[in-house]
Amino acid sequence: MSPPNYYDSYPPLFRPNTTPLNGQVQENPPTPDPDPLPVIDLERLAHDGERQKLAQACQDWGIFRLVNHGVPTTLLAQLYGHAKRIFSLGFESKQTQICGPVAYFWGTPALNLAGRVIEREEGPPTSNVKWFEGFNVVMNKLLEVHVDDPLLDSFRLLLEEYGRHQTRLATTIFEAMAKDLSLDQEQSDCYLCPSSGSMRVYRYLRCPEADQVSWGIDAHTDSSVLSILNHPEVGGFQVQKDNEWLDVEPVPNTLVVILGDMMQAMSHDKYKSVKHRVKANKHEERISVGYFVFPDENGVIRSPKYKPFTYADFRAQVQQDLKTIGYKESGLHHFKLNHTT
Ligand SMILES: O=C(O)CCC(=O)C(=O)O
Ligand SMILES: [Fe+2]
Repeated sequence: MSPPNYYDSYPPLFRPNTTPLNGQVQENPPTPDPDPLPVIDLERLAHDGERQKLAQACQDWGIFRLVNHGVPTTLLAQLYGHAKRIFSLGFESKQTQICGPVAYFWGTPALNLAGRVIEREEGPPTSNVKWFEGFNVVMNKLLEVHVDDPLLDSFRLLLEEYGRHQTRLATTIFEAMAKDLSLDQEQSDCYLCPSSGSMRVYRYLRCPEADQVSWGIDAHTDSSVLSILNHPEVGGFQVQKDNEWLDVEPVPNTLVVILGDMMQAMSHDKYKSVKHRVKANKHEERISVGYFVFPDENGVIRSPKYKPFTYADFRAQVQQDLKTIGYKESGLHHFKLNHTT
């Protein structure tokens, strides 16, 4: 199943000239200190005290750890086991065999709705390539297809099951936020659209130039309402807090919930869409799974801080930025009232 040379599974641009490591890790980095991220207990979210904690975390941090989330550890183990096996297939097979609702991509996180890379107007990037590959997963299409390859087909079913848990979590967390923000039912229904959910499974590749390249993924905010990240083994994820970057280390049995740009706009800037990034790593590969949920495409987001806009308007703007300037930090400034540029 694995290619004969371990690095044949890497996109050719990222293959080292040196002897392959055959999957072995060279050195272990030192064990980091625990970080101060707020922790929210999903099972207690019906209680006022926990909801207040959640509201505070959304205002002060825009990110928190989630415990007692109810995603079975066996499901996570199977999902990661399958992801590792599929990532270790030869690069060419990944490019040709993985398509449909699970699409293969590498080198850039800038993808369109169908999971295809958004090319810059001036042509494909040469110097700004990111050291990762991944699968973009359109969740509501996962059950419509059958894949002949048994490994890919069981990966599809695991993603579907994992995705259902993520939808449950996002809906429960959003309900608690909506209560804190006094959103009415009509707003809540259009501000969180569970069928918009998508997932990304990333493998950050060993990067021999990690000292110079630095970022597996550049600093950005997510366009989503909520994103839920699982990175069980290898650190490298950082968030910005009070203009400083903090390491967010993997903690067993926890998920990391990130507030996106849409959540910030819906909360009239009371909540924060948090900036985050991933460091490149010389020694270890890092696998992560992100789930992203968005508002209804055409529902209007209204706030005294912003011009009325739909998520479709926002996405078009972000895609335009990606084509012209090549990156997205946050697209919200385009819609902000009293915006002068
Ligand atoms: O892989 C990660 O840990 C983060 C990925 C991320 O920030 C994103 O896909 O927006
Ligand atoms: Fe992100």
